[in-house]
Amino acid sequence: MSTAGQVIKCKAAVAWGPGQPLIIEEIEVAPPKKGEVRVKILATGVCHTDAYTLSGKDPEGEWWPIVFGHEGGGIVESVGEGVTSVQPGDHVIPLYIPECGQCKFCKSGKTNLCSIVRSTQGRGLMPDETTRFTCKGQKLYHYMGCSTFSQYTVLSEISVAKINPKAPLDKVCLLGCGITTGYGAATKTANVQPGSTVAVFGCGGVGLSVIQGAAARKASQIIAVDKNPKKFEYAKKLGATDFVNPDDYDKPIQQVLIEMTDGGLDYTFECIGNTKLMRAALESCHKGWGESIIIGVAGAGEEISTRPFQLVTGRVWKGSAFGGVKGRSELPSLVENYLEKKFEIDMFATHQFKLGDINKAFEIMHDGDCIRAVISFE
Ligand SMILES: NC(=O)c1ccc[n+]([C@@H]2O[C@H](COP(=O)([O-])OP(=O)(O)OC[C@H]3O[C@@H](n4cnc5c(N)ncnc54)[C@H](O)[C@@H]3O)[C@@H](O)[C@H]2O)c1
Ligand SMILES: N[C@@H](CCC(=O)N[C@@H](CSCO)C(=O)NCC(=O)O)C(=O)O
Repeated sequence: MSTAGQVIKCKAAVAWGPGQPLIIEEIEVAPPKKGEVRVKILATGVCHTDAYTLSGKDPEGEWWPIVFGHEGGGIVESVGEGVTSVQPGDHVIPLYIPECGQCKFCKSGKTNLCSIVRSTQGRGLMPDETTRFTCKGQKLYHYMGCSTFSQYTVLSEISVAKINPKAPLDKVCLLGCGITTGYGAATKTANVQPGSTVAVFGCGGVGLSVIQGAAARKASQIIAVDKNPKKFEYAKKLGATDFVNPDDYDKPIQQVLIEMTDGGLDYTFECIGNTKLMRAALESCHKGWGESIIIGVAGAGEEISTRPFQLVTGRVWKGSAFGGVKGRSELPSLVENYLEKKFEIDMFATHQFKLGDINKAFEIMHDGDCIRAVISFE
């Protein structure tokens, strides 16, 4: 029987307040309004950014109770008025950076940061300033326009990428954030050139994906930097050539890397969210041309600094959100590359849990053994 137009009752992991464990609740999900779609989520990754906002460190994360999750895969259940680009049954990946194709940002050709829905999304609301979730008579906020820790969620039409239904959603859901972010940061934001040298600070899901991107671009030297040596096995499989544990040295890591690379690297990437390492990554760059890309998310109130002379002498500091990737137009081809075995995803999905064990997924993520935990709903 069709559920279109009806309120759906389903399970979701609800965060009632900062620092509290998620509680599995029965929630109500309203039908999609004009320009919106309701999606049945089949799988979702758990990202460090979910944990970061849950911890209370996100300056934008003041909206409680909330349904987290932004690395999901699902099937369109119903669509609201005026929706033409997807229909019930389509397989989709939710996008925390939408792509309207019409706004100043989308038309610029310079960025993936679509401006439509961003202001309400940053306040946990749908574009009409309301939410589609309730629990025990209370409204629940949305997270990053996605809220994939729910069996059903509502998104803007421009916040879903339609993908090949042959792709396993419990794997390609990871393209909703970490893997695309790292790969895109290397191949789009930095546009790593063949024969160049690269250092990647932090070899979690994001850093490993930078390595995959740098290897695809035929970088000649890819240095994996991590305090956890277990990450080096994954880094090697994805194409890293050198491995550096900062704890093995009694000098600053930038000095170690500069000495290893005849004066510094062509590209460095910070994939941790540590402002001291953002500085170290910049200062590891080669004088005159080295570029450092910040990907890691730092806590509220934290700031970056360096001697301005580092920039005066030609190093470039950049940032990257979702790897500079335009989700609706570019994610489908990453899915095809995965299906054609040209692109690695499976290795990243190291742990699997059911929704009821989602707090274990958060715990294991902090252990350091996990690249990505994938939650399934069935
Ligand atoms: N900009 C974006 O669009 C975007 C997207 C996704 C994630 N992120 C952010 O990227 C960062 C990385 O995400 P992730 O999922 O890969 O995280 P992760 O925790 O899995 O990986 C971080 C890695 O850094 C290592 N590390 C920690 N401290 C270190 C230190 N002092 N020296 C060396 N290594 C150290 C850890 O051992 C780990 O392997 C997070 O801050 C996340 O919030 C940003
Ligand atoms: N809201 C925080 C920053 C959080 C942040 O940097 N988010 C990244 C995505 S992390 C995905 O796991 C991002 O790209 N944001 C772009 C956007 O949200 O438009 C803060 O206010 O500091």
